[in-house]
Amino acid sequence: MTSSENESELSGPSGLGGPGDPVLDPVEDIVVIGTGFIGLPLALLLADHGKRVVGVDIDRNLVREINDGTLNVDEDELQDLLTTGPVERNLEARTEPTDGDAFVISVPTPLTEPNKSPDLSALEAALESIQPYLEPGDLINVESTIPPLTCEETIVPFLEAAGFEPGADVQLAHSPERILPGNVFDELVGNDRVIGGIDETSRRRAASIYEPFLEGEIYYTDLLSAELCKLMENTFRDVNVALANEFALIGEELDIDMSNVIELANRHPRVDILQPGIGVGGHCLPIDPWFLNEADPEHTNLITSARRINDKMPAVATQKIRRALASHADPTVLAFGAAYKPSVDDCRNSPAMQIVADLRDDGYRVHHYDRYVDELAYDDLPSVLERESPDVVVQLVPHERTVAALESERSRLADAGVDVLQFGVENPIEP
Ligand SMILES: NC(=O)c1ccc[n+]([C@@H]2O[C@H](COP(=O)([O-])OP(=O)(O)OC[C@H]3O[C@@H](n4cnc5c(N)ncnc54)[C@H](O)[C@@H]3O)[C@@H](O)[C@H]2O)c1
Ligand SMILES: CC(=O)N[C@@H]1[C@@H](OP(=O)(O)OP(=O)(O)OC[C@H]2O[C@@H](n3ccc(=O)[nH]c3=O)[C@H](O)[C@@H]2O)O[C@H](CO)[C@@H](O)[C@@H]1O
Repeated sequence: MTSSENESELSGPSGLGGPGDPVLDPVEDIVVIGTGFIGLPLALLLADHGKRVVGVDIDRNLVREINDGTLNVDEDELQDLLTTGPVERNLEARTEPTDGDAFVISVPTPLTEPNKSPDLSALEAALESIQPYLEPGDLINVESTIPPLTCEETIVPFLEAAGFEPGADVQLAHSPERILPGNVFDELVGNDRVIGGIDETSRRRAASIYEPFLEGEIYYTDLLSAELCKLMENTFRDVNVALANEFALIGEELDIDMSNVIELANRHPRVDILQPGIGVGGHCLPIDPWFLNEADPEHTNLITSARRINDKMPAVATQKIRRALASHADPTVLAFGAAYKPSVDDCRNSPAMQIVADLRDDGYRVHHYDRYVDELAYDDLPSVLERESPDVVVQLVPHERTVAALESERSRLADAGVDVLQFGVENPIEP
């Protein structure tokens, strides 16, 4: 936004209406629909700050875990929050919605495969589920990442069909979540927040959800700009990773290790090349750029090329591993790393998982471990080496402790004739 008219909107909220103003009363009873990776941290923070929160999820086990205070989460701060007095008093988890001042929607918005179209079925189901509880004066605030025009073309018509006039009697906002997996708590509190609204009241009331804990600034805009903003952030990241990966592929052709060259290029004051790796995984980057492609197939050539480059990187890594395995007869492979990046337990769209699956499809015997992933966890790396006696060790995800443990075994492995191949991108926020 560069116009002075828009710049005036780029400021923190200037306060809510007075106590007698029913429209601008801050929200106190908040219903969070979808208490997964995104919804739960918000629900916990709000409850900790004295809001009455109902977390709704169709996953009964998750609902039970939240109510029992026995969650299995990777973020220490959030685990700690779950059992604080205010959270125990103010947060209740349920499988069905209930009445509230505000409904925050944080359900999945994946792609349908193989055509890469947005799948809004969970969003639509969430809207259906809150309809019986919606009353004039309530706010719907969508945190899920959504394709451009979803508010205008899906949510507004839904509300109208339910007998509401969005903006006039039910408020509608979109405040996309931007937290970085692995650093959820700090980013939820510290990141700036973009709030798009159908009108000023919707924006201000949505802001009142975050104000109790937010240390970042709030920037107000319209619904479409908020939708696009989130998609452009992740597309920017994805395209930049693809550029780094393409540089790495050029390096292979020219037989030179590009990491040193990238480091040198980054000495330029206006160059900041990211790290090449085994591909781009996770719940967001492999998905969100396709939402832009769906909205405008004609003008997303760079974006879709980048996606395809990143998608082929696991196969490139697999090919390198195959070459190393070719010098061993009937090799045993020990692979460390399954998560989509260091410091997290999330294996969604994980390049490491794809590599292991492809090697197993080839017929290789692959033992797979990841210290963060429950079903693949191990106690200590030397005992795993002892137990599996591999011919080749492949580090697919550089979790800091895995890298350190492998380093201290390096000379012993070399003496035993074990090849060690290391892949993956370090995480700058690794604790
Ligand atoms: N994971 C991330 O890093 C991240 C970051 C920013 C934004 N987002 C976006 O946030 C949204 C949620 O992602 P997530 O990672 O929290 O997903 P998630 O799968 O971890 O959590 C979503 C939860 O919603 C529940 N759910 C599904 N349908 C429901 C319904 N109709 N009613 C109630 N609950 C329902 C699921 O059971 C699940 O527990 C997505 O749009 C995603 O793109 C994710
Ligand atoms: C714009 C932005 O920052 N958005 C973040 C992003 O979070 P993320 O965890 O998905 O992002 P990354 O850490 O970038 O990892 C993604 C994959 O890219 C690989 N990678 C990374 C850097 C690199 O130099 N080379 C690489 O190869 C890495 O290994 C991994 O597989 O989306 C969330 C959801 O919307 C956002 O909320 C969150 O703000």
